[in-house]
Amino acid sequence: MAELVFFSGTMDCGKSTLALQMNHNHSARGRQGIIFARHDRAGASTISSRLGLKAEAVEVTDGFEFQHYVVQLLSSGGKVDYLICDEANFYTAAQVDQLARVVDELGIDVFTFGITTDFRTRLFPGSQRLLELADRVEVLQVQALCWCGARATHNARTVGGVMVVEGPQVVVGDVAVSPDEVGYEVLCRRHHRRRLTSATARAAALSPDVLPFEQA
Ligand SMILES: Nc1ncnc2c1ncn2[C@@H]1O[C@H](COP(=O)(O)OP(=O)(O)O)[C@@H](O)[C@H]1O
Ligand SMILES: Cc1cn([C@H]2C[C@H](O)[C@@H](COP(=O)(O)O)O2)c(=O)[nH]c1=O
Repeated sequence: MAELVFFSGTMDCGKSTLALQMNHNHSARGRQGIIFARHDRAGASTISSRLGLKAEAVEVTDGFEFQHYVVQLLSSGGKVDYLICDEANFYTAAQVDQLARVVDELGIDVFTFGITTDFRTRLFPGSQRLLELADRVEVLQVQALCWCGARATHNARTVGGVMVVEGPQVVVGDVAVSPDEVGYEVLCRRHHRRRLTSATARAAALSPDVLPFEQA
């Protein structure tokens, strides 16, 4: 039976790598798939992983209709066994509904990949709908780590290494950027709540405030 699966995790936990690996394994067995992406860091119509893998993808825009796209392909004689949908957090709720219909009405497997929450710990609309509709939600096995060594569960947005909590939900970016750029850092919940990034933790450790008092 076809399935709608949501592979979820923080940024930088290997989602796009897994998406490309799954595409490779399925196509190696003669299955026909289509890759979709939205706002990939490497540019439009691309899926890219930090391990260097990259592939062409169909860019999902706001008005894009999955069911319509797949039905058109099938009616012109194409074969579609599965869809790989990366950066699915950026899809609209309506597009996730369309993906569920592709599974149920067309019997096509849909594998989606994305982060669940934004820099303010709020669900992205696409991720919320996937959590509501998916047959399975899979948390990736490779754990991204907070600077303290604990499992990273949340995504922080940083400016100059300092965590920010204001701004638009969508700002395409990466982890490990230069200090003057807007970037992201994955943190454990404890440090996300305290807004303690690796840079601010390092600065606090070096600050004279935290040195012991000299006894009189
Ligand atoms: N130089 C490297 N050597 C080994 N693994 C790496 C290297 N750079 C990145 N990775 C792996 O790639 C993962 C990020 O993969 P990616 O698919 O780009 O993540 P996501 O799509 O979840 O943001 C990292 O968690 C790490 O495991
Ligand atoms: C937390 C958060 C992230 N983003 C952006 C930043 C990246 O471009 C993508 C996530 O990509 P990845 O392959 O999972 O690393 O999402 C955003 O726009 N808003 C946010 O709050």
